[in-house]
Amino acid sequence: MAPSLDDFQGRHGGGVAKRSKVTIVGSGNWGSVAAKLVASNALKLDSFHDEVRMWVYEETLPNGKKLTDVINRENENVKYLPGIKLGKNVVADPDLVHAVEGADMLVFVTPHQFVEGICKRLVGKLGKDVEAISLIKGMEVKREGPRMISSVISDQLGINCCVLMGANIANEIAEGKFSEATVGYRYDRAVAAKWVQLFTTPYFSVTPVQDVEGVELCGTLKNVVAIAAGFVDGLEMGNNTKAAIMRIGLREMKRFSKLLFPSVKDTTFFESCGVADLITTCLGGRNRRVAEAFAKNRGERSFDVLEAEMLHGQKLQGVSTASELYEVLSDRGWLEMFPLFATVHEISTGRLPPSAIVEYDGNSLEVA
Ligand SMILES: NC(=O)c1ccc[n+]([C@@H]2O[C@H](COP(=O)([O-])OP(=O)(O)OC[C@H]3O[C@@H](n4cnc5c(N)ncnc54)[C@H](O)[C@@H]3O)[C@@H](O)[C@H]2O)c1
Ligand SMILES: O=P(O)(O)OC[C@H](O)CO
Repeated sequence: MAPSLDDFQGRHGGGVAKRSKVTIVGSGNWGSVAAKLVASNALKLDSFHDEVRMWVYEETLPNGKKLTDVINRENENVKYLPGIKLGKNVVADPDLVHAVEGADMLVFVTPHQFVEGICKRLVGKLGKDVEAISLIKGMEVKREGPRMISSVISDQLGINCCVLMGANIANEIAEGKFSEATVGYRYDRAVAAKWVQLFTTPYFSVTPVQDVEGVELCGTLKNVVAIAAGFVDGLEMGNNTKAAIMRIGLREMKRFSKLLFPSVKDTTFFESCGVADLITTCLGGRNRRVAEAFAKNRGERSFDVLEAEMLHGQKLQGVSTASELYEVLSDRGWLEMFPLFATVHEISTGRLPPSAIVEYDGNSLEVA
């Protein structure tokens, strides 16, 4: 059943719900676009406060000015999203705890490696009944095993956390080009509907599905396939090979997701978070682009060096996710079942040449 109009308006039991205050935790390329989407709706809709705070990991720009001051003066994130106005109601704040003060809805959107540290700083600082959503594509792996980022947020902060993933190259959405996205929720349809309402615009179409893990694993694992697609492009192997890599990658994504969480639904892979994100990432994402350069250099320049040179502060998620995934596959004795995922890690770390992307221990990548 689709969320009702009452869900969208935040009206329950006849009364009009209070206006929710939204804070964006993160201000990179996607974080800034998320702030722009949310800010445009916050101004239009009665269910949200006009002001949207955005926590900025403070840095000093080459001209000696603080990034936060420049964002607030020019209404533009000149480092991570140059040329795009965010909306006058976006207020950048370098103080994490101050930025979340009084917030009812938190949008987490930082590179995944920083989430645990951010959550540690937020313990005991949030109001009760705060709702969160994670736009972060990645996972955490510890000795106890893998944990999705939405669970890190939920467990550390004791709050519910939905996810929003999809075929969402940030710069395209910033220019108002039509895209779709998927909100994954666990139990509460009304909460999912409120997130859908907050993000939906005429050029950003959001669909809720009751499958947090499936949606989040799609967003996380496609970054590893994107690295493989970049290797193929760097070696100029052509479109058929790239399509094969995407097909095999999608199959490994589905197999891994269902092994880890048997509740993951087949249908989730046909949502924007699944096959559509895989396609856009393998065509136009940063992971693909940097992996292409890596393969062109025959692996002689490391991903760290290329990331710094090519992305100017933006972060890749695919290489670290491949490493985290490899740890899980080794621990569980699953390496043979995921030749593509395993090979991406072995190439990224220099153990295999980029050309190994279409081989696995001398065998075909295909595993039935
Ligand atoms: N950019 C996209 O097109 C896009 C689209 C969809 C999802 N995502 C996902 O969104 C998440 C965030 O990516 P992004 O594109 O907004 O970021 P980004 O890669 O553009 O920027 C990196 C961010 O990390 C911050 N940072 C650097 N060091 C830090 C530290 N020690 N602690 C905290 N923050 C630090 C920087 O200030 C910057 O805001 C990722 O999981 C990514 O996969 C990105
Ligand atoms: O640029 P990438 O490779 O980080 O991918 C961006 C988004 O995840 C695409 O949906």
